[in-house]
Amino acid sequence: MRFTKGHGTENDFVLVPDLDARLNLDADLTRRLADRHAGIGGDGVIRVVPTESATEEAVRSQAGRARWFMDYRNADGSTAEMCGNGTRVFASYLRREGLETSDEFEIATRAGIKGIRFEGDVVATNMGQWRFVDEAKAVAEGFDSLVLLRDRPLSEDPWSALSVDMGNPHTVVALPESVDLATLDLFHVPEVRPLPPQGTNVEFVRVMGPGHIAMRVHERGVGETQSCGTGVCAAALATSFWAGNPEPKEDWTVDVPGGRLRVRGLPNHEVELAGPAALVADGTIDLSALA
Ligand SMILES: N[C@@H](CCC[C@H](N)C(=O)O)C(=O)O
Repeated sequence: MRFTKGHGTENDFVLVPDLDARLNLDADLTRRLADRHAGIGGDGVIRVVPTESATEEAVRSQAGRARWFMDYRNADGSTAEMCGNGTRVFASYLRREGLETSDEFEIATRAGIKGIRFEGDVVATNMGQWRFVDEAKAVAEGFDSLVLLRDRPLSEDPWSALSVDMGNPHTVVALPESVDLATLDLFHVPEVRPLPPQGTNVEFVRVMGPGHIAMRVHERGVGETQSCGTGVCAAALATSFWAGNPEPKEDWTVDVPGGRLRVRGLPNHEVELAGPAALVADGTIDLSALA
């Protein structure tokens, strides 16, 4: 089986082309491909498949606008609705392979159509509409949940957090001034109260200056990653909201361990994510050796 390895700000993926929709990418195969010791290794696996061949009807219905479906799986084998960094890597693969030829096109995801625009080396994705999960609570209190890290003393207060729906779930923590972002131990899954039924990705944010934040993330189904595109958008939107701008008009710069991304508020409650994408290796996998 052919594969391509790529990353967006070091959020890394194994891409597997499945142009005739014959591959059974189940949870077990996904885990083996993503395994960093016995497989290729990645935060996730992306199957490149014609939208019209998707098994989910909600995805197939996007086929009139988007030729290709980004079938995204987390390293633990679970499916995810969306992957922001994945959209740039997926789009770069489609262009390199001649599967899309223009600078602007649309792709299908489990969270709906996403618009892609190439600006030289930068790829911008219209991530579509976002929302606070509990809008009323967000407006009234600014926060709707609590987050605890296992290594922090029980005597400490949990941190307040805000849930943002980017098509996939996010919980954004505004770190208190006294806490150093670099010292957080994100090895264990953060405890989120109440835990959303579908789980959540958790972002820890430090304000660096006007329109500029730094962030670390613990991804659902993966663990700590070097970057998370949907998480970067959620973090910028929550921080902008806390700063009194619920509909951000300015650009946000977001630093993650793997690099830097740009978030731009768009009309109609939509948001754009822009940054680099790299395809770093191509190869062939012997599936019987993986088993
Ligand atoms: N890294 C991605 C998000 C991948 C999915 C996530 N782990 C989830 O389960 O929702 C990004 O760049 O957005």
